[in-house]
Amino acid sequence: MTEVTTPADEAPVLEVNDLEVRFTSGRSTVYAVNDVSFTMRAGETLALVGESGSGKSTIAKAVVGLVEPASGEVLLRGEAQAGDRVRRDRATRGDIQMVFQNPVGSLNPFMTVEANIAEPLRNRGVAKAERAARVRELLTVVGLDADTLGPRKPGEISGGQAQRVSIARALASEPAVLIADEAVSALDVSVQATVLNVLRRVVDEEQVAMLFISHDLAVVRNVSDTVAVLHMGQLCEIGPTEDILAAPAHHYTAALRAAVPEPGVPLGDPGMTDADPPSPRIRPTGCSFRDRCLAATSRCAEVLPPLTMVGPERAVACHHPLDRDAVASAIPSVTAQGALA
Ligand SMILES: Nc1ncnc2c1ncn2[C@@H]1O[C@H](COP(=O)(O)OP(=O)(O)OP(=O)(O)O)[C@@H](O)[C@H]1O
Repeated sequence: MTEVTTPADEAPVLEVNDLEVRFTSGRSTVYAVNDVSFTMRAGETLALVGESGSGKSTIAKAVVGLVEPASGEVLLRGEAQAGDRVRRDRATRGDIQMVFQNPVGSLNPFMTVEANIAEPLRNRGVAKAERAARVRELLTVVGLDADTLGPRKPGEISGGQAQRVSIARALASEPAVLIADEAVSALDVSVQATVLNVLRRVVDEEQVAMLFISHDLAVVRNVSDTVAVLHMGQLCEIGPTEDILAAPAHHYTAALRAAVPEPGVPLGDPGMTDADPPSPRIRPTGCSFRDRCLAATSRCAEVLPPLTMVGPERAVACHHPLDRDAVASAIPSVTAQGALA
């Protein structure tokens, strides 16, 4: 399949190649992730976007080793992460860290903020004096005051502060890859912006590769370099965030894009039928979006559209991709250069 890589020259930190994940119980199988590939480099953020059930969290779980792929591979710094799960978990425990939707729930409520952040340092054998200094440093990285917040318990700080503590705790392991799974979805919009800023800074300063999972294309705009759009476990479209938001090539991306609020611009036509997505229990044939797509033809039901390059860094899996110029001119907030207003 077509390999889309980001422009930097360095070797990828994480490669996901032809990943397939299924959940089987009895005679029923859920086809959760179908032939998904992407590459991530240090200091870059890739956003996985799609509705509930599109397979985003399952990809994250396959990357950290919590689910075993049916086929395909996950490479961390070029090394396969397959095989013995226990061994793999141990090898990647520090290298890949996750930040979840519910920050308070992912911290130990009985330990202070400082102790929560210090725990992974202690597990890595960092000496006590050094630990204290590093905890202060990490709190500063996420923009929190060590003196006032360090001694508090997670229940005594706000949701946004707790999420920043979770990020600091994740960074304590010096991960190569940070997975943020709906990490700002539960926060107020004003707090979301602060946490997104922290994440952006962390990616840049600590040079981690961030896999940012969100159902919301509007959130992704502010944080990711690359967007990968998923529909029912299939990769619809992947490429630079700005280009994709300015002119989606896949009809599903265009539908998600139409729902992104723009100041002073009414929401666009949803651009898709109101048919339900297909059952994830049926082995996919053709394009998974076809029943919801206004441009679908019989070919879309018969032949799975291959992921095909449509620009130097862009690929789309669609037999009838949108004309990029036409889409750009149809979105009023997009300037002639394709930059978002
Ligand atoms: N442990 C499991 N057993 C059976 N099916 C599962 C399991 N985990 C996920 N699924 C199914 O796999 C598909 C993908 O789910 P996944 O949670 O990865 O989607 P998602 O895009 O992350 O959705 P959400 O935003 O709701 O978390 C769904 O059909 C889901 O019901």
